[in-house]
Amino acid sequence: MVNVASPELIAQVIQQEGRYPVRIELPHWKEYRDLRGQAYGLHVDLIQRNSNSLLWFCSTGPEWYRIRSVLNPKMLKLQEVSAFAPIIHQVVGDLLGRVELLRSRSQDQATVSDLAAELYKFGFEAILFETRLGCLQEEIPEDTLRFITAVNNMLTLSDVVILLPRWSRSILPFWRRFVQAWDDLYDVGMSLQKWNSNSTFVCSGEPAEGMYLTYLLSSDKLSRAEVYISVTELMLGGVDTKEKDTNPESWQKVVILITISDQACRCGSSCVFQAGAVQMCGSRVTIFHLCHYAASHDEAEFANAEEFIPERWLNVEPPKSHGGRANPGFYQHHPYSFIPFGVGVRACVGKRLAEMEMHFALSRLIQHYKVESEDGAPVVEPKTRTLLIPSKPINLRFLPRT
Ligand code: HEM
Repeated sequence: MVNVASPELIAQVIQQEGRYPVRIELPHWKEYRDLRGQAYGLHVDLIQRNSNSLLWFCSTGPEWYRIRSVLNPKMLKLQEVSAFAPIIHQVVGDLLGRVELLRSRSQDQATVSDLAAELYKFGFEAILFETRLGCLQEEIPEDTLRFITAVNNMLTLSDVVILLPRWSRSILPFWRRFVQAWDDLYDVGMSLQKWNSNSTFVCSGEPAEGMYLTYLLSSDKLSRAEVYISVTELMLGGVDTKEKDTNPESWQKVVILITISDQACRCGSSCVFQAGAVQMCGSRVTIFHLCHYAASHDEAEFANAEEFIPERWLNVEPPKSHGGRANPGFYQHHPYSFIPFGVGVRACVGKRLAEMEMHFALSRLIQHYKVESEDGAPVVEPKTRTLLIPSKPINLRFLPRT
């Protein structure tokens, strides 16, 4: 495994990915899907060894591409995604209502505890309505909570299960719990999809087009099983990433990808191995671990990287307090030093939706409230739970703007 933490090298790795970029195998996810006879979907890459165990290859590149090519037009085209705006706007309205309720119930009438937990719910509701599996008027708290608990459990256990030998499964409880978490995810996903698999359904007496799900179901490129797993995966993506909003600097997912080292070694004098002085030419497969968190906290790229300076993203002159004219490169950074959604054909399929959700939620929250951390709030470090998450609950005070 090669940890790649400089933006130049990250760019080199990504730029040689080719038509079917491969991500690290999730053998335990795949094993669950085999156990239950489910389709693989986008997340599970099937990496196989040939008989002499030396050459690995991804046999599912075209399969992955087939699913992506059905999802992409609805998920990544700006014009299509903007159709979700009114729905997101309404779900953000619910989020604001929830924040108001929680703060008014708190001891100091201002604090919302564990904001990440609330953003999980927001993320889940948003993706439900985007796929039109829910009606805004209908409350589905039980399913929401069951799904969110299952996401938490599945991702936490995922880190454990992969390290344990198979023989331990009947003795230790982890594999059973992991399977249970996936069962819950799939159950909730399936029950919502079955409930709404007709092309029209009724929201508060009004028939509504089952926009996204109908689109997927009517596509002859995907089997019913692939539609179910794809929507469940989108729901999973919609929930497990929203916690990134809770820190102004944003938590980032670590991107892991696999590439064949031979290919990289032959790529010329500036190949990632030589440039990084990593001698890996003897081995056939290299796992490149793109250290996005490290790259995006690198002082060489971002002056005062640990500070929350939102203006750094604007194309304006930096304030004197942050370097001013004395440091004209302040806002310049390498394009690959901040890639929270990944880059290229395998980049996050939900990025446009996520950006719109974050944009709407943040702008409306900030219009209504001044947001402060609690007095004596601890420093919150990132922690790995398949993705990076905050190590402690983040409690924030929401003070109404007058
Ligand atoms: C702040 C929010 C989000 C962040 C930072 C994020 C980040 C990422 C990253 C880094 C990847 C891997 C890209 C790569 O391997 O090159 C990814 C993949 C993916 N994301 Fe997101 N994501 C977010 C929200 C979402 C949402 C809302 C959805 C669903 C609507 C979603 C669905 C997916 C799926 C299905 C993949 C796998 C794509 C594939 O392998 O083809 N994500 N995401």
